[in-house]
Amino acid sequence: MVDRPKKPLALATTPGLPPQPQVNFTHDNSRVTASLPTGESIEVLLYGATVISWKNRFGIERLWLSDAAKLDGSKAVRGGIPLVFPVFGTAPDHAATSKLPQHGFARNSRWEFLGKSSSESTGPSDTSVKLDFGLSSATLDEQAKSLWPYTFSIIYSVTLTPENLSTSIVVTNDGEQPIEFQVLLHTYLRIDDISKIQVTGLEESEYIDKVDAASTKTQSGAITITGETDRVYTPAKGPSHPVVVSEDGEAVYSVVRDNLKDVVVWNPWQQKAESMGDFEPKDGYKKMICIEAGSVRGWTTLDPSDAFEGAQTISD
Ligand SMILES: O=P(O)(O)OC[C@H]1O[C@@H](O)[C@H](O)[C@@H](O)[C@@H]1O
Repeated sequence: MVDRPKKPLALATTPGLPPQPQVNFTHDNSRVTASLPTGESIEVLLYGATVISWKNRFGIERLWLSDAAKLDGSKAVRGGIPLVFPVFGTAPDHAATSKLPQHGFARNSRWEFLGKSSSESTGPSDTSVKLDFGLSSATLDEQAKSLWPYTFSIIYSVTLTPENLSTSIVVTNDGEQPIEFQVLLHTYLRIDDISKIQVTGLEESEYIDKVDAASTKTQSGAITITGETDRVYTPAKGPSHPVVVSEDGEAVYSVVRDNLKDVVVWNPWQQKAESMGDFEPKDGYKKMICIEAGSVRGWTTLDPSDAFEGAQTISD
């Protein structure tokens, strides 16, 4: 049993004004952090708008982050929640994205911090905070722009409440030609022991097995991980039906999607972890599972002036 933090739940008060929710917040040139009066916290790098930490009220980290992850903008972050956009993997046959690097440019771009908003309904025990980040064709670096010359803007919002973490993306086509894209919230969940994990909520769902010649299969029963796993599920049940990660029979995470039709389940296992220079410790694959909500089978078409919104909410 972990002790609750011994933090006083102090409220900022100004005579005549109702108490304000107290969110601790920092913002510098490279990252934004926020913590709630109840103790939960998040940390987001401007590089990739990558959420690199989500701690619960006991200070326990919920996301897996490699010890060798580059946090200096030299490489996409190995861990946390990298954002995959506008292509999942590589797409040599899709003219519009064929020149882009694996998983697109969003995770390798520097995002702007647009601001924070906090709210509470009944008191400090339900204070939440939302951090907004922006990337657009106006702020994208020249190299990415030359590979993907569309006019677009994205707002990515990271919302922390005492109960959960939500990340949502709104992509707007500001140009005059349709945009085709894929998007994925590549969440690395921290677990204790991969051999005790079961993933439910994807029963009877069709999936593409990327480690078996991209063959199409149907999931029977709960998913267990016993080797390299790289699957793109199209869940048989709707997005609000949670995908649940249980450890030793106890539910540890529940992921609910909004307008994101696919779920990737990924664990590199031993050999692939060995081959990744930024994956440390090498047996770290036992401590993580990626449950990635997205829209990656086929392409989402966005007509001029249209916007696409997709989100996930992870409860622990
Ligand atoms: O090494 P990267 O580019 O971060 O990708 C990690 C993994 O990301 C997953 O989403 C893909 O399904 C895998 O095929 C891929 O290996």
